[in-house]
Amino acid sequence: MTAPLLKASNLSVTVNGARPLDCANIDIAAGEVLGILGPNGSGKSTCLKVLAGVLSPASGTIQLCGRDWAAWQPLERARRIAYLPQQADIYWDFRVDDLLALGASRGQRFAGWPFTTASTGATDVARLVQEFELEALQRRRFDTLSGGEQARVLFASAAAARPAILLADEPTASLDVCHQLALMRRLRELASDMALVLVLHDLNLAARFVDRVVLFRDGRTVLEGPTAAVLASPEVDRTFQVRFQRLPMGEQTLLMAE
Ligand SMILES: Nc1ncnc2c1ncn2[C@@H]1O[C@H](COP(=O)(O)OP(=O)(O)OP(=O)(O)O)[C@@H](O)[C@H]1O
Repeated sequence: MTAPLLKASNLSVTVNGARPLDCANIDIAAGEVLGILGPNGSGKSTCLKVLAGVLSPASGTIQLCGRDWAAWQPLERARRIAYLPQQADIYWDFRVDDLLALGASRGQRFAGWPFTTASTGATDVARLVQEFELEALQRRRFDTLSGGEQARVLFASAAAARPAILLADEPTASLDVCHQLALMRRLRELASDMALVLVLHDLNLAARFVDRVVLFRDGRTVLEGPTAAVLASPEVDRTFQVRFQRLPMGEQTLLMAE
């Protein structure tokens, strides 16, 4: 089995007297798409913030590429991990192509990054525009875009850095069904050279596109394993406090809440 790129054990977080994360375990291997599922308030975003280095855990250990978290310079860690939060505010007057160039420039400092110019060139941005199907938006100011358009641009900007690990918190939340599918297909392609950790609420998108799932409840990881096995478990019904019907559909099983 491939050694994990990132391995977090027994993570706990305390904020303002609350304990949003209480003994969470998560590991991610190269080339893997990992889904984090769980009800509202179960600690998914908090876990992602810890893995992104935005929050410090009160206890627990994290290893990145086999090295202890504390042994990494924060900047070196940040260059390997891109984080797309649930809500991202852009306060400056950026255009879409500026944001793509910014995202790509983060990755240029990596050894092995395919861009070789000192700054991101127009060709590189053009390639990103094409890759993420942003032709219609590329010269628009970010603050004039719709919520779903903004989400697509922010995702492309995070992925443009070609990090070793991309953490994305509900990347499909504001997308219509067509763009949800396009994004998930793109994510699968990106997994050929990066690991992806996605917080998702749509269990059927997880069933279709995610390799492995970690199920959160009350700040803890209650179940982990291959997606089909986790979604087949009655623990999912207990966790969401819903009874699911499981309907075979081709090679997949769809979950429908009763
Ligand atoms: N800074 C904070 N102060 C107090 N409570 C917090 C803080 N941050 C998070 N919490 C609480 O911790 C719990 C977990 O929050 P978190 O955002 O991780 O949940 P989540 O699983 O991502 O939820 P959702 O699906 O609604 O996005 C919630 O009950 C939240 O209210």
